Amino acid sequence: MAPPQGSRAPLEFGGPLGAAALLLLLPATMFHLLLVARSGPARLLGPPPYLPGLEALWSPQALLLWLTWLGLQAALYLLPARKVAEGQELKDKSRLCYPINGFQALVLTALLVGLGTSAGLPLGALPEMLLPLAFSATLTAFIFSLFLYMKALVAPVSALAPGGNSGNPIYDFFLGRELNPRIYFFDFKYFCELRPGLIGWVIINLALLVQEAELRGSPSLAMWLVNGFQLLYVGDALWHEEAVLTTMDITHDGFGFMLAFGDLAWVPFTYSLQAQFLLYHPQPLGLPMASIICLINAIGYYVFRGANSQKNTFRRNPSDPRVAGLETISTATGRQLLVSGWWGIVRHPNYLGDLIMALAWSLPCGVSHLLPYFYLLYFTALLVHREARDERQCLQKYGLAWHEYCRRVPYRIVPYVY
Ligand SMILES: NC(=O)C1=CN([C@@H]2O[C@H](COP(=O)(O)OP(=O)(O)OC[C@H]3O[C@@H](n4cnc5c(N)ncnc54)[C@H](OP(=O)(O)O)[C@@H]3O)[C@@H](O)[C@H]2O)C=CC1
Ligand SMILES: CC(C)CCC[C@@H](C)[C@H]1CC=C2C3=C(CC[C@@]21C)[C@@]1(C)CC[C@H](O)C[C@@H]1CC3
Repeated sequence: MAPPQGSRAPLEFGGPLGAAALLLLLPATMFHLLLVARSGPARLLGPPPYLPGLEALWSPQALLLWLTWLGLQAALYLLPARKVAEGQELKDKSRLCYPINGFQALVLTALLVGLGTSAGLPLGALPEMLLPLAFSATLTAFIFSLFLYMKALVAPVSALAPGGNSGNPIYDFFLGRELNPRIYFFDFKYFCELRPGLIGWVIINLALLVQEAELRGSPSLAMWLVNGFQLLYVGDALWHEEAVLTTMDITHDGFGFMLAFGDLAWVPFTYSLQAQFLLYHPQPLGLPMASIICLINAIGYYVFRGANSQKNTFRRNPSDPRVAGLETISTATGRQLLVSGWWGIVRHPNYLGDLIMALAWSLPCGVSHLLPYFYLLYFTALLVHREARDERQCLQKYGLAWHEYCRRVPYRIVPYVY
């Protein structure tokens, strides 16, 4: 098949070989983490404690529960929204519309889960099902990505993403061919990025907290902190849902296995690793240390939210009094770049805040194991890679003005370090 466009787009993720390796490595890593979290030694770098047979992975009940979950989130997506936002301008100069009702979906899910548990739904039994649920999510991600790949075969050329159309089926399956695959108003990528995985993550955390309470009489302070911090993060993402419309995942990347698996399986089952670890490896945590950890999370959140809000406000309305006094650089595109405020400290202050929060999520798990720090390590690698991709795109968009910005703000994520 001749690549219809983007044949000159540089191959990412190590090209077809890298994509093939990641297709196997990502699910393998997720299952390794799930198995290790519940094993006694919880050694991140050792072999898995055992290799689960198909009977431990495959469960029709888990598949049914998973599909019901996806159905519920899809139904909540279709409910009337408080606002319908327009996305970025597309190649054909049109803009797509997106419902802004993610926070509403979170609240309604919480209400339904609350009602369900008071009616006898055994939420504390969920942790026992994590392995087959993760298997069902992985299976769904593979099948769904295949559907997306086929759907792109009949999509108009203008609907294809800049990357992901190399002509190599494995690479294109991994990266994703179509930019915004939808059926009528239902946008698959936007739906998956924020709903089933992110909300699923906090429900899994909550189930782990409930099971800890059932096992030990009450949830530990460490479990409360991890649940609270991550709920704040997910609530914040859904409250500021509109901001996701300007991320490279929505504006640049195709929707393929990487994002489908990332959104549906990787986020709920590996981002909940700290809570999983705590259930099987209780950690003592005193009030003084808990206060320090809360402070670290608060600082991280302050930087993350401050930086994201400053850029979003500036992009929406540069004359807004909150950002009008900031120094800027003009670019040939007519857009401006901030060079003071948060974006004058480093070129990705929001990543810095996100990383500080990631540290705060691991610290309640103590320092005896590396496993709870997996998220911090993976996330550092993800953000360093993402930052490099974003720089390439910004250099392409802004040319000389971007060089000037880099000269004025030399550090990428951590001041005086990187
Ligand atoms: N938990 C997780 O797994 C993940 C979390 N995240 C988080 O999601 C959030 C969004 O991240 P992401 O989409 O990567 O990128 P950003 O929100 O950092 O957006 C990057 C874009 O911002 C604009 N920009 C860059 N510099 C400036 C400047 N000086 N002034 C004005 N605009 C500028 C450019 O776009 P333009 O000029 O076109 O507006 C650039 O492409 C972050 O907080 C990140 O930490 C991201 C990935 C994974
Ligand atoms: C499976 C791979 C290793 C990579 C998968 C990457 C995805 C998990 C992430 C790509 C961009 C993401 C964003 C978020 C969650 C993780 C994924 C989907 C947020 C929604 C997290 C909350 C923030 O406030 C906004 C983020 C946007 C990008």
